[in-house]
Amino acid sequence: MDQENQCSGSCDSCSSKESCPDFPKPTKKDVCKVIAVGSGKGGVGKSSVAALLAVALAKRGDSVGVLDADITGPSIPKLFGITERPKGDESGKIIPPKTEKLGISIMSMNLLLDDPKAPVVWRGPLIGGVVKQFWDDVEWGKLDWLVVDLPPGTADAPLTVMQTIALDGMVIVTTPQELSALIVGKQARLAEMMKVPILGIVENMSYVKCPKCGEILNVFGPSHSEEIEKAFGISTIAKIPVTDGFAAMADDGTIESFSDEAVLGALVDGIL
Ligand SMILES: Nc1ncnc2c1ncn2[C@@H]1O[C@H](COP(=O)(O)OP(=O)(O)OP(=O)(O)O)[C@@H](O)[C@H]1O
Repeated sequence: MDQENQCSGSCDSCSSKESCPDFPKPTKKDVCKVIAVGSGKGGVGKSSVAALLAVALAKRGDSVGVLDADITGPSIPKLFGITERPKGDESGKIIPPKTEKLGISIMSMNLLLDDPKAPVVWRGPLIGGVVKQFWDDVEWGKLDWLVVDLPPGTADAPLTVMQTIALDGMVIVTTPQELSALIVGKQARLAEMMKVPILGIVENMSYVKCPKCGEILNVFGPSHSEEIEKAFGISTIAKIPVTDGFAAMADDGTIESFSDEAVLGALVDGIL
């Protein structure tokens, strides 16, 4: 429906207010900024970048939470090595577990499943319901930042999340071979439709640095970041190299040990 053309100006009586970008979403007085991390396509490292952004912010002493809104493909708990189930308090609120090292609060569908390896085969409305619960019913406490790991793509699932949570900004993750104008353009259009400011692009797996001679190898092709900046006015926040030991860190749940301070610093600077 073309909401803009049919808008009577009265939200109270409107049956499509929940999906309308102009309808104010609930804000949380205790959560200062909510930043979404999205990607036009799966497998580009979106969850890894969301986790690194949370690590970078927590390392500067900020209080941080991660809401894993990738309901059907949740990978945030694994990256942080969290298996503990969230607890409930006496008022019925859900208390998210915190990471051991930096005390980052984590909420994910994977922490609620009896079998975390079982697939979640849900459609939009159910996914929307869970995300709403993660937003409304989780006692996040006082947070400087809530990082939201969006579902990949530009279809129903990320749209549902963006309709449910009041986002202050979005970071787009891509890789050199995925960084086509088409994919970034779609993501930019989605953010624009939902009136969410785009903070910038993170080009993941951008290059490989030879550990012996330091030569930079563009194994996934040349960067397209300048082209994207010209076409859409979206700047590149950080270029993250293919990092030796990254998969092991993700498998062991030790992403908090990521120590490339240049990358962490660039991620923080990009959203401040
Ligand atoms: N910079 C990097 N260097 C090396 N490996 C990486 C890097 N970034 C991500 N990876 C690896 O790439 C794989 C995909 O990463 P990740 O799960 O974060 O992607 P995703 O975009 O969130 O995927 P999905 O769309 O399935 O949720 C993982 O095995 C991860 O460890």
